[in-house]
Amino acid sequence: MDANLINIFYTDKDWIVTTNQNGKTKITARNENELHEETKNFIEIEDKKPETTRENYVFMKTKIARLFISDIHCAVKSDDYFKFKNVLFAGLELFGTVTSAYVHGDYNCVVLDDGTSNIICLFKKYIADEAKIHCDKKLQNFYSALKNDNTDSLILKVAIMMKKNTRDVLSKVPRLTEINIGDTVRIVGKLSEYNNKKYVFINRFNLDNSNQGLEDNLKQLLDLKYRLHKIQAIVSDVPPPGVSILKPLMGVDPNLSSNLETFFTMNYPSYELLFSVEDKKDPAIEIVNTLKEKYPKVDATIYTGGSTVGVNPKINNINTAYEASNYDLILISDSGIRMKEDTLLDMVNHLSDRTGIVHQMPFTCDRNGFAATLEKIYFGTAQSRIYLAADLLGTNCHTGMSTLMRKQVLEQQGGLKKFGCYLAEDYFIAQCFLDNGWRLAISSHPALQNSGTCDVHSFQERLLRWAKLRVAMVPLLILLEPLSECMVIGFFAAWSTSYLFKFEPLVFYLVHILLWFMCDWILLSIVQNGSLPFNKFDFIIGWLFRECSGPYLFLLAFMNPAIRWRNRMFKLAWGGLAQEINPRIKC
Ligand SMILES: CCCCCCCC/C=C\CCCCCCCC(=O)N[C@@H](CO)[C@H](O)/C=C/CCCCCCCCCCCCC
Ligand SMILES: O=c1ccn([C@@H]2O[C@H](COP(=O)(O)OP(=O)(O)O[C@H]3OC[C@@H](O)[C@H](O)[C@H]3O)[C@@H](O)[C@H]2O)c(=O)[nH]1
Repeated sequence: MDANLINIFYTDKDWIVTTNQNGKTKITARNENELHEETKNFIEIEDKKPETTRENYVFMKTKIARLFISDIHCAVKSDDYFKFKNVLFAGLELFGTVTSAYVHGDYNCVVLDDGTSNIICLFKKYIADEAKIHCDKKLQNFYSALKNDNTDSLILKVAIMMKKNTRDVLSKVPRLTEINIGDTVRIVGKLSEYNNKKYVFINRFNLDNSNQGLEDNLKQLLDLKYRLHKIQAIVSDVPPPGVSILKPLMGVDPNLSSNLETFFTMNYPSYELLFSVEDKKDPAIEIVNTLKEKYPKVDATIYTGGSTVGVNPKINNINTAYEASNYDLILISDSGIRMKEDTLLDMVNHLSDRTGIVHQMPFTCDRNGFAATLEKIYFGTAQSRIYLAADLLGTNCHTGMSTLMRKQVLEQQGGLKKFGCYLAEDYFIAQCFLDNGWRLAISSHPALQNSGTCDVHSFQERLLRWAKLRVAMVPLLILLEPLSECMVIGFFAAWSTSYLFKFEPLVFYLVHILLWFMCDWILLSIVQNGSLPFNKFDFIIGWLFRECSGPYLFLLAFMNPAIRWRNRMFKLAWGGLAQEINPRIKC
C-alpha cells in the first residue's frame, strides 16, 4: 500500500478505501489471490480536487474505477455516474478474458470475465465497422483532393486532421472479427443498466496478452483449460434460437431462491422457464411466484401435479411442461443448478449441425464446510477425469443435471416420456442421440451445483445411487470402475511390478499415490478456473477421504441394489429398466 495514504474512509471485509493528501482515492481488495496480477491494486488516480460533494460522496466527473466485475454488478447506477463504496465514478476500466463474442441487433457484444464474474460489453456495429471504413474512404478522398490542390488546401488540411482524430478514436474499438475468444483485454467504458442488468458501453478496447504465467501455460499444454473454459464465438447476425428451460422442483432448500433467480437474469435473448412441481402444496411454488413477480418480463410458467408416464419421478414431473414447451431447444436443468449469465449462450454456441446434446460437466459452487469440500474434490477429480476422457473418446458418460438438447430428436423417439421407464433417463437419452448419429458436446462452463443441503451422508447416498444405476446399465463397470480408483489400481500395480521387476511395493504404492494426488490437484484447479475455497491441507484430508471411501461405496452399491431416490424406492433390472418397489404404474 502507498506510504502517503493518510485517510481510511471506508472498510469492509473485502475492501479498504483510502485517500491521500492529494485527494486521490484508492480501493484495495483485501483478498487479492483471486485477481489477475494486473488488477491487484484498484487505483483510481485523478489529480483534480473533488469538484463538488453530493450527499456526502466525493464526486469527480472524470473518475475511472478499476473494480472486480462482481463488484460492478453491485454498484449503484445513476444518471451519468455510478457509485461504489461511497465513491462516485464516471467510467470504468475492466481487465479480463473474452469468453464470448457475438452480434446482437445493432451491437457487437463481448462477454468479459475476470474470474469473479462476467459482464456484457458492447459497442455499436456501425461505430466499430462501417464508420472506420467510411472514415478511411473520406481520408483517401481528402488526400487526393489535396494532391490535386484544386480546392482550398487549408480547409482540406483541417478536414483531414479532424477525420484522422475520428479514425484514431474509432481504431480504439476493434471489429468483432479482430477479437478472439481467450484474449486478455482492457476495456474502458461507461456503465449502463437495463432491466436490472449491468452492461458496459465500450469507449476504448486494448488487447493485453502480456500476463500469462507459467501455470497458465502448463494448463494450456494440457489443453483441458481450452476445452473447459474457452468459449467458441459465434459471430452471426442471426439471433441465437429460443430455448425452453425445464426446471423440475421438489421441496425447498436454503439456496433454492437464489439458484432459481440466476435463471431469470441470464443474458440470452429468447427463452421460457417451465417450472414443474409435483405436489401442489410444495413451498417451491411460492418461491417461483415471488421470482415471477420480481421479473415480470421473463416468460415463466409453473406446472403442478405431474403426470405418470413412467417410473422415473423426474420425467413424470416435467413431462407436462415438456409437452407445452414452445422452442426447438430444450434445457433440462435440475433444481440445485446455478447459471452464470452467459452459460446458456455458451451451451447454444456449442451446438453444431451434428451435435444433438450439449451438457455441463457436474461441478459445484464454492460453499463452506467439509461436505462442500468433499463434493468439490469428487466432482473436480475422480468424476472429471472420467467425464473428460469419455468426452474425448466420444463415449456416453452423460449426467443430466444440465442438458441442452434438440426437441426434434426426442420427438422422433416418441417424446420425453419414452425415457420414463429408466431411472437413469440421462444416460439413455444420450445413448439414443448417439445411436441416431448425433454427437454429444460438453459446455465450457461446468455445472454449478449449489444445493443448500450439503452433508456428507446425503452426498454419499447420492453417489451410491449413481453407482447402482451404472452397475445395472453397464455391467462391465463392475470390473472397470474399481480399477479406475487410485488406491485399487495402485495396489495391483505395486503387486505386479514387485513380481515382475522386483520393485519395492510399498515405495511404488506411495509414489503412485503421490503422483495421482498431484495430478488431481492440477485437474481440480483447471476445472475450478480460479482460486479454490479451501487450502491444501483441506484438500489432502478431503482427497484421502474420497479416495478411501470410493471403493467402499462401490462395494456397498454392488451388495445392495435397491435404490432410494428422494421419497421413493426402486429396483433395477440388468440393462437399466426400473421398477418402483410399491409400483404406481407398469412400464
Ligand atoms: C483400467 C482403467 C479403466 C478405466 C475405465 C473407466 C471406467 C469408468 C469408471 C467410473 C465411471 C464414473 C462415471 C462418472 C460419472 C457418472 C455419474 C453418474 O453416475 N451419473 C448417472 C446419474 O446421473 C448417469 O445416469 C450415468 C451416466 C454414465 C454412466 C456410464 C459410465 C461409463 C463411463 C465409461 C467411460 C470410459 C472412459 C474411459 C477412460 C479410460
Ligand atoms: O422424485 C423426484 C426426484 C427428483 N426430482 C427432480 O429431479 C432433479 C434431480 O434430482 P436430485 O437432485 O435428487 O438427483 P440427482 O442430482 O442425483 O440427479 C441426477 O441423477 C439422476 C438422473 O436421473 C438425473 O438426471 C440427474 O440429474 C431435481 O431437479 C429434482 O427436483 C423430481 O422432480 N422428483
